[in-house]
Amino acid sequence: MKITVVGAGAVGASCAEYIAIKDFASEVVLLDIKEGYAEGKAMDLMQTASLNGFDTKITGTTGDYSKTAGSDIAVITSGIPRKPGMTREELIGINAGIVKTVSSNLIEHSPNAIIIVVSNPMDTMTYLVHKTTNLPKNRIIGMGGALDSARFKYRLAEALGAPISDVDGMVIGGHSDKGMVPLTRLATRNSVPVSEFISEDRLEQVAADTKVGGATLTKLLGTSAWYAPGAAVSGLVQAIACDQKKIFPCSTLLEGEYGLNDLCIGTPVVLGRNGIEKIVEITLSDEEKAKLAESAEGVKKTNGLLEL
Ligand SMILES: NC(=O)C1=CN([C@@H]2O[C@H](COP(=O)(O)OP(=O)(O)OC[C@H]3O[C@@H](n4cnc5c(N)ncnc54)[C@H](O)[C@@H]3O)[C@@H](O)[C@H]2O)C=CC1
Ligand SMILES: O=C([O-])CC(=O)C(=O)O
Repeated sequence: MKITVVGAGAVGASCAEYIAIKDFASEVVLLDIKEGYAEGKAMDLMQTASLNGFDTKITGTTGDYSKTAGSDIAVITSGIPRKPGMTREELIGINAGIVKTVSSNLIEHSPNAIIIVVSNPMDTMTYLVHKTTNLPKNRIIGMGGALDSARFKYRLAEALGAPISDVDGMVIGGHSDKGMVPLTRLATRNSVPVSEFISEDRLEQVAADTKVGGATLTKLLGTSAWYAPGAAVSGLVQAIACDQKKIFPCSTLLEGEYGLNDLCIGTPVVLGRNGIEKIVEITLSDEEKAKLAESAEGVKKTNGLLEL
């Protein structure tokens, strides 16, 4: 299993590290445009192999896509991250051009690859890859919901005073400060609805904190987060590589599902060796449906800024 990660920055390197530590891939290629950067990150990571006990071979290249040839999965993390006070949507001007070029180069050398889009604004970048490549929709996956759900579980565990392993929950909708839809109604502690343990007001606070999870970290760090994003991408990559058939919320092209069309937005999907093997349509309450529709409007507005 060969995996390419484009962008050897904070998220790309973290993602490569988690993939290697989980030890399910034979090869990870890091590619960046900054001279020597990907080679350096790859060498540094390889020097953790004997310490962390993995056999995945990590190599780096400065812009040479021939080194990525024959990749089974390719992750796009190239592009600029936001600074405190910015929205993800403000990154579109620079990142759209980068994502378009990178996806085209990737496909030229790895025509069968499954593409995972991470660069922000992620839902719109995922849509851009759909619009500018001829790949079938199961092979273009946007990563956002897996990360947002991990943050939701962190906040739920905090509110419940429970271990995170006891908590389950999912965030659907757009990967944006306003557009995320944390499904508090369906969140559970060891299969018991969380509303049995905490008040509606506290749950609303959990949802609000989840939605600004990325902005909160950006304010603290001066740039956006990388550990949880890298771990979330590695989870998606592993589900595909190991044909796990796990459900993750991912940004996917909708064609009527949830009453939505012609956009990529986060919904639960089954991930396996063919990428998105099924879009799972769960029954939403009227309130959740309205929130998802509003989120979709926001994503469409950002999509409208693309020069297609
Ligand atoms: N979807 C999600 O949940 C998340 C998305 N992100 C997004 O991921 C992106 C990367 O974030 P970081 O890794 O923190 O940024 P970073 O600045 O640390 O790394 C980005 C890397 O991309 C490289 N790059 C730029 N143009 C390139 C090109 N044309 N080809 C190859 N490499 C190129 C840069 O040289 C840099 O090393 C940002 O757009 C950020 O907003 C970050 C976290 C979570
Ligand atoms: O907040 C950001 O800009 C980066 C990101 O998407 C996240 O960490 O959720």
